[in-house]
Amino acid sequence: MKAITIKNLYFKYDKDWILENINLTLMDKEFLAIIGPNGGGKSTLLKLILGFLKPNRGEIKIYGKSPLQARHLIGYVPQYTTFSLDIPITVVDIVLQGRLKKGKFFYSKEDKHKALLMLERLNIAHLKDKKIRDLSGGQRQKVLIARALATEPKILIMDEPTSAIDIKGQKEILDLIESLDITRIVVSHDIKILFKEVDKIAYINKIAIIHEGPKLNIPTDQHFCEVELMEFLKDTDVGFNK
Ligand SMILES: Nc1ncnc2c1ncn2[C@@H]1O[C@H](COP(=O)(O)OP(=O)(O)OP(=O)(O)O)[C@@H](O)[C@H]1O
Repeated sequence: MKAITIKNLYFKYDKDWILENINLTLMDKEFLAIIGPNGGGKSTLLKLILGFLKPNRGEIKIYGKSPLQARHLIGYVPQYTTFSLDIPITVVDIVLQGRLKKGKFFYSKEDKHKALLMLERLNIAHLKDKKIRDLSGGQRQKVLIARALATEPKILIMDEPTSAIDIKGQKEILDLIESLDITRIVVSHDIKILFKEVDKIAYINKIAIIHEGPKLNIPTDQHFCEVELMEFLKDTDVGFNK
């Protein structure tokens, strides 16, 4: 079953195209890694998939629906913490927010159980009663991931989930994402993500280069930068868009 189909997508904020002729298909339960340089359009593409922005041309379908109709199917972890740190809200309360649906104002016992389960999965159950403002950046990031997973989404979308996290935490997060049995999209500058079992790689820099199929044999050399990676993908790609 197709989870996401993007066809001939073009987008601009002002007069210049930010994304040009993007074509991408993601099947149910596949794991897509989106990489590319700063300003390349990665976050913009996520916002289009989430229905926060509308394409100028082309279309996006999510399980056959428009992004707005499919919004409830997606758990989203933004690049930056979006809640105010002045509010003395606890970790478990943040995760419980993920259990609230339209027209529902109270949590059941099951909601609380699921929220605690998510905290355990992310190894942060011991922080459940802490105020969110008293956590480190990495711990806050894990709480946001737990909240997104608590919605039991069909698709999990994460923008730079490991950027504020130490090496041990990064491994935990990437291992967790790898183990999830749902459709996943992760934007990352961290090439380590490509050592995970990703099904597809999209290199986005206005246009998209999509790699799928055999796992890339990526050099572990730390100087292997994104531009070199793009060249590497061009040689092995299946869908160079331009
Ligand atoms: N709201 C906006 N209005 C106008 N231009 C914008 C807006 N948001 C982003 N841009 C521009 O669109 C381009 C793509 O930005 P985007 O945030 O999608 O890139 P990115 O690949 O996610 O970058 P990064 O890796 O730095 O997060 C950039 O040139 C950026 O300046």
